Amino acid sequence: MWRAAMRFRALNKGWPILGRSPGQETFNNRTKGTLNMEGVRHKLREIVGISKRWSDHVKVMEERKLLHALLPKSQKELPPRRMKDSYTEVILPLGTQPMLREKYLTVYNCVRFGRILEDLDSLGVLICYTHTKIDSGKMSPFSIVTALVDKIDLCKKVISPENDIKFIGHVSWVGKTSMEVKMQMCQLYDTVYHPVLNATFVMVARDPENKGPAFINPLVLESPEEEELFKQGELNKGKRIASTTASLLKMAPTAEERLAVHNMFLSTLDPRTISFQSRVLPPDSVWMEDTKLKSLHICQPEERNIFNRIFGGFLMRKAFELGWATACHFAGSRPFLVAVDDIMFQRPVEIGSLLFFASQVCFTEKNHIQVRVHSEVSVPGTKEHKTTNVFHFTFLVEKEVPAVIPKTYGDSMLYLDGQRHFMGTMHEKAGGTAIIQ
Ligand SMILES: CCCCCC(=O)SCCNC(=O)CCNC(=O)[C@H](O)C(C)(C)COP(=O)(O)OP(=O)(O)OC[C@H]1O[C@@H](n2cnc3c(N)ncnc32)[C@H](O)[C@@H]1OP(=O)(O)O
Repeated sequence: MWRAAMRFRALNKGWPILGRSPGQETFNNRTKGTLNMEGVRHKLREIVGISKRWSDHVKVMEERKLLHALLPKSQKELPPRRMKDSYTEVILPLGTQPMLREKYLTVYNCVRFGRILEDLDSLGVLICYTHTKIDSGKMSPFSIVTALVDKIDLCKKVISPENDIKFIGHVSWVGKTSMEVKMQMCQLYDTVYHPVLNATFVMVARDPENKGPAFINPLVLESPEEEELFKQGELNKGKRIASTTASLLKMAPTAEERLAVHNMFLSTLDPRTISFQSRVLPPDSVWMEDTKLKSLHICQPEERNIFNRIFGGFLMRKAFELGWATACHFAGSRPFLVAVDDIMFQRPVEIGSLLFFASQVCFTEKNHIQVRVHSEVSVPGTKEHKTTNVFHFTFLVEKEVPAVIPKTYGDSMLYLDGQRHFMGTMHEKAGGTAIIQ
């Protein structure tokens, strides 16, 4: 199965993969005994030993402290693992379980993408637990957290709620305490699974209390394809460092970007006055600040993840749905998601926090809309706010949309950041646009 999976990668222009090439992959010969999404969550609860009731969470965390003794002192102590050791397939049986379908349904009779984000997050974590599996026990000393959604690329317009879905994935690169996971989602049509999206996540291993880093098993490479995947993981790490260094939060925009911002500024000056203060909107445009939507969530115990914090997939679903609403409100029509990129989980969200989401359109081009969602938390009783995540979504609508114009220098930086994300996404998609709702 693994060799066929790697072969398919080549046919499919990159990872991830199906078990077999289209036409060979049939429903009946592959689903028997395969894990389903509910099974993934059950397995994660078993591996971590989650408290069934919130009132027990302190006691369970005390028990987890004992697992510190199982943590390796260095990476060398740990047995190397192969990519195929963490290879996991999971079925989401929407086609065969109509009641499950209800949870995934949108009013457009399509699959709710926010739910898929939750599923990808759970699967990514399980894959990492499989890679770091300790043979001696059921419970793992590691706390695996999502650090980054590097990219989710969509290659299908619509996800039907009436056909089974299959997720597959494995660890594709490891550092000392971090792992890159590649996943693919496919959907069953006429007995054949077709690719829907490719996703790359970075997960980090922490100690049993999620207080400090923990070493993970090295990866052993067994074929030129695996070496290529690993090399890609190294390149991705390098790109992340380069883009952090060149971030507009640290460095001035490039000369070309500065000129574009200045020209945009000049286009908003009122020609009837000799003033830098009186600003007017150029035709067919909207001030960026007028595209904002906000939401608030009180983080209740019910939404806790296995480490008693807010589940990363839940944050992504909330952010995605606000981002989608922002694009929908701005365009006045239904947006389709093209890509998700560079979601950084900067700090955990504690139960009890107030979680604020702020979303705005930060760049547009023809019928594309780039939306940025910023989330921050405050602990009730304090006024201090801390950023937890920044999310970037690219949407497509049927008709051309107005340009968005920054009014302040801060908005100009958001505009340039949005433009960089948009260009990056389009560059990678040069082979054609794929969309999903
Ligand atoms: C169903 C169960 C789901 C459970 C999953 C979740 O819901 S988790 C919930 C959502 N996620 C979270 O709450 C995580 C919040 N963020 C954090 O706690 C922290 O930012 C973090 C642990 C990810 C990173 O903290 P630090 O930067 O202090 O950690 P540290 O410097 O020790 O780095 C540890 C390793 O992570 C890598 N690393 C850190 N941030 C990274 C990033 N944005 N992108 C890629 N890699 C990153 C480093 O290179 C290093 O790898 P190497 O050591 O290999 O060089």
